Amino acid sequence: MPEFDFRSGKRDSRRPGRAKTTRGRRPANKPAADPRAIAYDVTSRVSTSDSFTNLLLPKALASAGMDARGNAFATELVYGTQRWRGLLDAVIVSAAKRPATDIDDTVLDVLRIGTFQALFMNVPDHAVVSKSVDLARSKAGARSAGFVNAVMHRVVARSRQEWESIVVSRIGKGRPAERLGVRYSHPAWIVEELEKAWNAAGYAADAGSQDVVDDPIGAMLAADNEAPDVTLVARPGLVTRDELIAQLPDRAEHESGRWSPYAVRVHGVNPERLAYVRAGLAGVEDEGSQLAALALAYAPIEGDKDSSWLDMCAGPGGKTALLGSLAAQRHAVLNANEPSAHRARLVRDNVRALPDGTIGEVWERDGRELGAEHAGEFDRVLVDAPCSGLGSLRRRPEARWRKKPEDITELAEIQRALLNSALDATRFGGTVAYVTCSPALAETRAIVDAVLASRKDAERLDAAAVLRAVNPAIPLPERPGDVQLFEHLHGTDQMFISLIRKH
Ligand SMILES: C[S@@+](CC[C@H](N)C(=O)[O-])C[C@H]1O[C@@H](n2cnc3c(N)ncnc32)[C@H](O)[C@@H]1O
Repeated sequence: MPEFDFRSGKRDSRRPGRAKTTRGRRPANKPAADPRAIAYDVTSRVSTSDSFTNLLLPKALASAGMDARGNAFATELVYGTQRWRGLLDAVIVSAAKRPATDIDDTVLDVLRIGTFQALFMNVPDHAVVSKSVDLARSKAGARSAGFVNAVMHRVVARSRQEWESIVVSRIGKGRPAERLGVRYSHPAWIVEELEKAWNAAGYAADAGSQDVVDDPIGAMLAADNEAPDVTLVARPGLVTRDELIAQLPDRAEHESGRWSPYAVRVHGVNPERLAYVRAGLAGVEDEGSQLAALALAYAPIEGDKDSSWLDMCAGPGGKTALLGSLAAQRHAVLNANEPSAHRARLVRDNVRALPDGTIGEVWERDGRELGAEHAGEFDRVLVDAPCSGLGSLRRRPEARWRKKPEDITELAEIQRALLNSALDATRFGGTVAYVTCSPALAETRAIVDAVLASRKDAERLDAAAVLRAVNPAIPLPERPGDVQLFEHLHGTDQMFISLIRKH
């Protein structure tokens, strides 16, 4: 069976018999899978159910048995179509001259996949149109073909830049969040939340690259549309960064992390294949998460005792493992807590390589109860609170379309209660780190402000100064206090880090 040529959309008869699967040869009697059809199937399931792209796609690719090019094409198509759905839909509505709600769901997904190829991928126009029509016929029936043909012909007639200006100019100048939302494919309410977080974060007007300085919100939204690097952590005392780098495959591109002394950024490497990762001496961990763990480990505490640490919301245990390796170097014991049994198992697995005695207990409790039960016991406590996850949209391409404004307020009560419980569990002079993977003010600063206003035994520390001491090159706010990391400034997930001392 000839191999599939995704650029022309035809079987390539010049290369017979080269259709290898990633796990071996495709059976001779099985036709080559069409990456567009795979992309459609995954996109449509993600659109119509709660499924996640990163779980569905690998399974779909494994059963399709395409070659590496087919897999790469389908992957780019699926992730790109999810990320850029907002802009794609605006273009489709304009080209179809009817609202998206008047277009059948199946046809809309076919048009999204076609429009992404037309505007973002190097696929010839004729292939985009004809393959979209074929896909429409096979998924939505012959009657949809004429409509898809007409819409796709209009879409390919203009460049992405032309379409961007057309669809943005249709939104009034008085609605800037909506205009940015269409241009960068984000819901307008998320644009507003991110903008408020940036304005409150306290960075100097000249922080970052020229792109960031000229247009911080545009740069921030654009960063959400980029696939993140894979970042590894070489857990201190277990393996060095050089040893980890030496284990990377010969041609693997890599660089030392920008901010954390334990980070290595890698490209084209499957971390699960690295022996140090399999053995738990290293792990996959974004640099923002590494900095959150380091902020707690290096926060000032009063008094000599520094032997008892707690990770209150630990699952799946990435920060637990880094904190644990730092605790081991100081002969401190780290207890962890995670109420979900499955995630608690992941915590135990993540810390398996730490020296005996480093991890005290892994409790499966509601963290809100630990403050009363372990009052004044711990020197350092991490609250990596459950949150909306608005700070890691780049990792889950469908997430921005599923989230709702109430997601950033509905956890406020539990976030406040967890922080209060953590402070109760901390000894006088000890320090709590309140961390979220969201920059939304309602679940970051507002939580810390509310808790500090409600008790007399806690004060905000200068988290920026602590991180400056970890690495003076980290861009940090000009004013003392909490640190909000940003993808477009730091290349990390958008972690919020506040340090609070009990006194
Ligand atoms: C942001 S995640 C923590 C990520 C983790 N620290 C890491 O780095 O791998 C938040 C965790 O809080 C847990 N959680 C939810 N409600 C909780 C509660 N009442 N008490 C303690 N943990 C809770 C969730 O199950 C989830 O695993």
